[in-house]
Amino acid sequence: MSPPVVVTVAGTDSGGAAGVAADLTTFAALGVHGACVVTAVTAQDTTGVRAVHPVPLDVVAAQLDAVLEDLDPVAVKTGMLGTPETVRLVADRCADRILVVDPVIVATSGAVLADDAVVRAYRDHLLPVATVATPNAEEDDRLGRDHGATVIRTGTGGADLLCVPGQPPVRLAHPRVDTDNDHGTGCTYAAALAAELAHGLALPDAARSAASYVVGQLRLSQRWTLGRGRGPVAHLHQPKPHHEGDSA
Ligand SMILES: Nc1ncnc2c1ncn2[C@@H]1O[C@H](COP(=O)(O)OP(=O)(O)OP(=O)(O)O)[C@@H](O)[C@H]1O
Ligand SMILES: Cc1ncc(CO)c(N)n1
Repeated sequence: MSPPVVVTVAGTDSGGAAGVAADLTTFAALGVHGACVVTAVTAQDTTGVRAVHPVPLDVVAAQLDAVLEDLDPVAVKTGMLGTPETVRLVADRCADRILVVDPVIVATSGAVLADDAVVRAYRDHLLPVATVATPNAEEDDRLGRDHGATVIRTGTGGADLLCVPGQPPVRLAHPRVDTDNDHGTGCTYAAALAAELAHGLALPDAARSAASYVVGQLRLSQRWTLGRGRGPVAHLHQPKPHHEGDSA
């Protein structure tokens, strides 16, 4: 049987921690076929973002149309979209699919990846058609809740908060990993959530499974010493016999 198809609409991270790299490896790990629509190229490493190059809107639209028309993805996951026009494009094209919106506004390093116009476009166009959004606390506060979407407010203290409009919030607790290697956790979490929803899990179960996946990956990379800043969360890392001599 063929795997479900999930497409990520996101930016690249040259350091290989966040964005498209995190999404595609997470999709592969969780048994869905991953397609990718690149919205921006970032010059980025573990210490920060040096430059952002948005992909022209018509090129983003051409990638998205190709994937939607040929592969018919059951779910769409958005990461860094970069411009208000790209936010609107995704809202217009993807409203009828499972739509996981990770509103990327600030990177783990503190770099600003979306301006006020992008934030407004999220509020006015994309969040109202999202299945679920996964802002961190800062992004959630920036976006407010007038958009009406179901939100999982992610936290780094070992719990996330599932907020369905009109219902009391549900605390989703999970173990906390003490680590500096957390670059890419937000992308990995939202990609895992999209994969689990694509497999047919209901939202709270998909959210628990996604958090448990991230915790497992954070444990794998807990003692890595890659880069000089906040190192990458592990993607698909399984020690192979011929790599046993690698430093831990
Ligand atoms: N140290 C940690 N231990 C356990 N879980 C963590 C830790 N840090 C983050 N998480 C979990 O990872 C998921 C993503 O949350 P996080 O707050 O890192 O997203 P984010 O701020 O959007 O990340 P990014 O800016 O890297 O995209 C959540 O489920 C959160 O609880
Ligand atoms: C490309 C990209 N997407 C998302 C994030 C969020 O951490 C990042 N740092 N870079």
